[in-house]
Amino acid sequence: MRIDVITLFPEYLDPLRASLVGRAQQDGRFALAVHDLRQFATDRHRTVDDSPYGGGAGMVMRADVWGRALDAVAGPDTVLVVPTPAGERLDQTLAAELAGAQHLVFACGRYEGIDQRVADVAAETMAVREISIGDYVLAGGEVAVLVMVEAVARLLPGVLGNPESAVTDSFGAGSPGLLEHPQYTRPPVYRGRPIPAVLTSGDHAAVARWQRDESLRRTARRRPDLLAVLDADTLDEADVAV
Ligand SMILES: COc1cccc(COC(=O)c2cn[nH]c2)c1
Repeated sequence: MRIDVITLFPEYLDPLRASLVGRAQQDGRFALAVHDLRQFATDRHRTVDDSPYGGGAGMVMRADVWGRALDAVAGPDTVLVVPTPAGERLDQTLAAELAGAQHLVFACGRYEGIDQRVADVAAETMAVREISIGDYVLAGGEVAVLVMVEAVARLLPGVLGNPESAVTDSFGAGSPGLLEHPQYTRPPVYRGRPIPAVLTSGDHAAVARWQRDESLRRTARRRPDLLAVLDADTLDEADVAV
């Protein structure tokens, strides 16, 4: 997979050179290139934005500048991802879909956004996904790109030390719609608190039942909206009153 990011602040993407994502690049799991949008501005002042038609506060990023940037970076096999509060919601399913792409180009919007004709023209030749990472407004798309690249990269073959965790995580493929149960490790007692006895009972069936019950209990308490989509027999399997 190749990932290109176009941004006014290339240094914002430096964290992608660290840790799991950085190592995945070094291991050749994917290639990452970051491009400065301003290099595609042609006037003397390197203008990338202008006032919005229809009035309103703030500035909008110019289509002609973005058009030149995408001409240079994107092609017919590209999935163009535009992080925006107005996008479809990112979830683990969408992350997995993006992880299957050959080429992702992330367009980092700033100000009030990008002239809509950029996405409309791009959609004539490539897949375009306007994606939100949550219902709040950031100053620009860069942080959302860090989130999406990490969510995608950890799903690429060979990136996770333990591929199993991509399945058992909250929202992982293995337990759609349930939050992950609480986790414990040594020391056995921490500030007077032991761990749940079942976890050292050696009774694997009891452990599995405890884990599922804790997942259901936690989901019911924190994300009742997720329970609504669980089918009846999943709930029936539980030993807890949900
Ligand atoms: C492209 O247009 C805009 C306009 C305004 C801000 C941004 C940056 O993205 C976000 O703020 C965001 C993404 N998911 N949740 C919030 C992009």
